[in-house]
Amino acid sequence: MNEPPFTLRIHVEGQQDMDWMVQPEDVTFQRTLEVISQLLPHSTITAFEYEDEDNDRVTVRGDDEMRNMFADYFTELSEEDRARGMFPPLIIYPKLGKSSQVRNLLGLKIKTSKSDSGNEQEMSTAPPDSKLDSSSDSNKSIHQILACGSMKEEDLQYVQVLGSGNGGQVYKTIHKSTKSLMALKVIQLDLTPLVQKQILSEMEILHKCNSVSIIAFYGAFFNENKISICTEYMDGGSLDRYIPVPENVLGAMSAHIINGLVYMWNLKILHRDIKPSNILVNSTGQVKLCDFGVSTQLVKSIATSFVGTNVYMAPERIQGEEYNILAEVWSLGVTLFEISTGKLPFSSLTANMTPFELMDCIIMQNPQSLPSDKFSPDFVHFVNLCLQKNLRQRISVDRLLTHPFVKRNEDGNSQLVAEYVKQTLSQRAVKS
Ligand SMILES: Nc1ncnc2c1ncn2[C@@H]1O[C@H](COP(=O)(O)OP(=O)(O)OP(=O)(O)O)[C@@H](O)[C@H]1O
Repeated sequence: MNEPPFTLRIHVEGQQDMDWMVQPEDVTFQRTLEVISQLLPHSTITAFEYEDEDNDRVTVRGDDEMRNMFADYFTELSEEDRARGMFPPLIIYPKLGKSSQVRNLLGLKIKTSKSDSGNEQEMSTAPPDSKLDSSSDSNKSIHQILACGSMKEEDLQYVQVLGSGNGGQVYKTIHKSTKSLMALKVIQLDLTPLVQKQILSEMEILHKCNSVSIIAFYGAFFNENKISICTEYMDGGSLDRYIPVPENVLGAMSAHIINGLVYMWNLKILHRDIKPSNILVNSTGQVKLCDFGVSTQLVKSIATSFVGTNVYMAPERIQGEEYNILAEVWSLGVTLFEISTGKLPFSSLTANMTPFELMDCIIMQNPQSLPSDKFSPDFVHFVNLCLQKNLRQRISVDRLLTHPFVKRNEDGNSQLVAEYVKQTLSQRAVKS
């Protein structure tokens, strides 16, 4: 079939949807049931349903029916969405099998245990732990806290400053009751309570993002004139501190970066600030994107306080055109160029340029290619395609996923990344 990856959205009545990025030709019916069982650990699931073009429910009980479901999905996609590489989530509805548990009319299990209030649904409203490779107890308890929506300053103990950026500081913290490490970004912003509320509500969507390539979001709160955003902690920090990264390692990292971006693009969420400092790594070889600009209001509030064109912005964005995925592809190209060479792809760029000169440089200049004597032809070609000023020539999401540089690295070799991160961290420790 060779169709691009897209999101399967698992919908269970009364629970938060779980999004799962799948590659249609790789995912099996059995694997899908396993993922569903993470959401419904106490139920026996043997089938699920989806809605066809007439909104009739069609049951899927095996691999053949699953292939038909994918075929239906791709047939129904509009040409426009396909051309833009936008794939809306395909919603599936697990069919709950019968068990000895007491059930209500909706087929949901009813608590019958001691602490029971009588008619409470047993299914938790906590966001599902869909980090497919992380089912630790600490993760579960973190999600339970989130379900209460009660992340507060007093829950966290500050350990150290991890870094600071435009307008904020990031701290390593310990979540007291679960003893989990978390990162807390604190930004000072003078906003009305109404705007604060709007920001928090816009950030809610992050609870629905479940991808191993996206930093987990644990919650956000305002305290006086500061917003605190609590996320997963990554012990390797951000990629700007690793520059230059050898091509083989960066190739493996790119698989995770692209996976994260495509996951969010499929949810119609744009990052808006792709750059090395927004890509985090850890010593288990995971690579994750952070700082998605999901809250328009927050992006606006930060932008009015800390103005700036940054060197990763696409020329068309600087010129005020509509911001879209292709602008993100450009930023990805600048990011990969910088991480691999330690330089930016604009020859006349200097550190002391005014914002106007910087804008002029990005708009007027043709970006350089990676040196062909230092990097593989595939990598040079891929970055060149990301850095096409002409939007028609810039690589589309479809072509991006099938490009030889991406294909060659698609397993994301976590072991290689882990070794590299650990080695770099220990070299840093020796130096300091
Ligand atoms: N979840 C995290 N885990 C570990 N380190 C982090 C985490 N989030 C951020 N950091 C570290 O904190 C630094 C500062 O992050 P911050 O997002 O404030 O700024 P930035 O991305 O460098 O710049 P800007 O504010 O322009 O986006 C990062 O460069 C990174 O090294």
